[in-house]
Amino acid sequence: MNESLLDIRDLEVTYPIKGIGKQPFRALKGVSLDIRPGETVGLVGESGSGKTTLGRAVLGLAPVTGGSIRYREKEIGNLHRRQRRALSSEIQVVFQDPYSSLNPSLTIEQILSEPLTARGVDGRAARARVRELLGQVNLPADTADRLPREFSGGQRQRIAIARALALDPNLIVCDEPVSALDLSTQARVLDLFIEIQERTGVAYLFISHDLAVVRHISHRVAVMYHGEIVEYGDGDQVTARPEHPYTQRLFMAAPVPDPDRQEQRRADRRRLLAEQSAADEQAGAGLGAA
Ligand SMILES: Nc1ncnc2c1ncn2[C@@H]1O[C@H](COP(=O)(O)OP(=O)(O)OP(=O)(O)O)[C@@H](O)[C@H]1O
Repeated sequence: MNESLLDIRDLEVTYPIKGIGKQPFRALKGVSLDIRPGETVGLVGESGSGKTTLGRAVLGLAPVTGGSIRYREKEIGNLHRRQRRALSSEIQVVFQDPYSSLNPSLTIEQILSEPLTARGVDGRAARARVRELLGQVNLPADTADRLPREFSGGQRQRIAIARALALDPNLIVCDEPVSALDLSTQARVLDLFIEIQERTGVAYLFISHDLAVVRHISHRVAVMYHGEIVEYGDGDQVTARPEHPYTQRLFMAAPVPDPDRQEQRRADRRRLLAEQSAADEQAGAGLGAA
């Protein structure tokens, strides 16, 4: 059973450009892409190709001018603010810059409990959940009493991931979440994303300009070029045997870190996804019989 969690069809985003005689800018031109539950779709492409715009459209932050974005079969492309807020427990985001994404004047406890208390979780349950979230991102419980400035970039990104996980979302838009980190920290944070996915079944739309990162984490890869998706498919297929000339150029120069380990990882994740689909199918059959 490969039902989509997110189904984007013929999406258009056009930015209005201020100034007399200025033409609006068509940043996305008929983009189609789907994400299944528990899957990572990597989105690559050069600077300005429209990756962030696509992520922002999914988050309700870009002017959708055509096409559709369906989440669990419900249109979410142009929701009102209140309807959009209701979706925040389902779709979350981790941004690139761990230095500006956390409010510097709040403790980590306050940052992580904010989304919980906004949903009516009482103080005691929120405190317990904060400890649980810190454990999930491998940070000690005493992290809760401290301020963001006391943490490194990698630790701040773990805190941002914990905040995204607070409401148990089904999908996280990750916009270049490791590109501000040094290489060894990148690897640890990427592994954390994978571990969390295996444990919770969350799906990622994982935006990155870094092909090695996208290869490492994605089940499927979409390649953007001038506001269009020029190639989309199985991660191994797209990265090892790209068909579009732009993708071939893009991938030609990129290094492949430890391919055996990569392959093992992908095989493990494919198996997990297959098991999960089989379990879902069984649950569906059970419901049908009830
Ligand atoms: N608010 C805006 N108003 C007008 N044009 C915009 C706006 N935001 C983005 N653009 C334009 O849309 C195009 C796509 O931008 P976007 O940020 O989505 O690309 P990207 O692939 O994420 O690039 P990068 O990797 O550099 O972040 C660019 O030409 C950009 O200048």
